[in-house]
Amino acid sequence: MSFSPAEAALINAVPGISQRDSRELYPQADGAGLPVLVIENAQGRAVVALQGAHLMSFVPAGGDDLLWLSPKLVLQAGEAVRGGIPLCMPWFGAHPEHDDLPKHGFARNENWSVIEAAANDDGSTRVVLELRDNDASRALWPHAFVYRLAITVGSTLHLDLQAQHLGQEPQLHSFALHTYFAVPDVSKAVIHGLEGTEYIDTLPADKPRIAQEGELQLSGPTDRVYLDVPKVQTISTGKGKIVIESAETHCAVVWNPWENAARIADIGAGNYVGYVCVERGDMWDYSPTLQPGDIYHVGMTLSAE
Ligand SMILES: O=P(O)(O)OC[C@H]1O[C@@H](O)[C@H](O)[C@@H](O)[C@@H]1O
Repeated sequence: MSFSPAEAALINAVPGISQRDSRELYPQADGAGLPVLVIENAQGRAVVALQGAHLMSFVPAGGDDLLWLSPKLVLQAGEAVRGGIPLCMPWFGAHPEHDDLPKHGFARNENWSVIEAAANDDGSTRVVLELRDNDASRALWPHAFVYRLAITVGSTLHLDLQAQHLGQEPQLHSFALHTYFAVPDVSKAVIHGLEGTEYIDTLPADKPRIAQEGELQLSGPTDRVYLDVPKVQTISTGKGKIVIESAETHCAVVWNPWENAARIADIGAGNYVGYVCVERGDMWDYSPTLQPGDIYHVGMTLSAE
């Protein structure tokens, strides 16, 4: 799969956007590679794979990459990319009824299309990608939909996700912008903005609900769904500060498998140290049921301070 002539025309009309093969940018990755877009202007630079509308890198001008990509990266059609920002939809985690369906939905494994590209007056660059139901999606999940992700690259990275349910019946959904943030050492990173909120600890079988006391610093395998969280979280990485802002989403998943990463082939032993996932979205208690025609519409902005 590559860029269509219509996509190429949209991309080529905007300075600073280029179509590339991931093998040029990530020669160390395993796999046959994926088509990617590089979006670059004076304020920042991002890399997006068409598969999954998957942000793989965001570097504000003069700064470091906010996103982590696994040193054991595999870039292969149909396989989820380990790192960056996978979009988990139309369900997060295991499917609520059919555990044979792919974890975290199918949107991250499918090719999205470029439908808009523009240079904004403020110097930022906007690209919109779209995924519609197709034979492969309907084989897994027999519902019509149109998903759009608008990506604005400037001194901040802004994502605007719209998911319209076009099926005939109300349908339960869940969503996550599953961001892997790059940190020098996860055990030293401090997450603010979850203090006092309730979380579900999804590791024990009984999934206890616990109130978060104070800021969060991970010290072992962690997989938690924080509920009803404030708009902003920050990560003091040890090198700087990352700000995550999402007014519309209700939840934040914090995940790092710690030494269990040795059992995840595309992370590998020891590599868990380089990232922490803080995933804004709507799942568990906040899983939305969309009526026919409803649009789930959320935004998230990432910046460095
Ligand atoms: O390996 P995957 O499918 O990308 O999932 C990674 C992790 O994603 C997190 O969002 C989940 O809370 C974890 O339970 C899961 O292990």
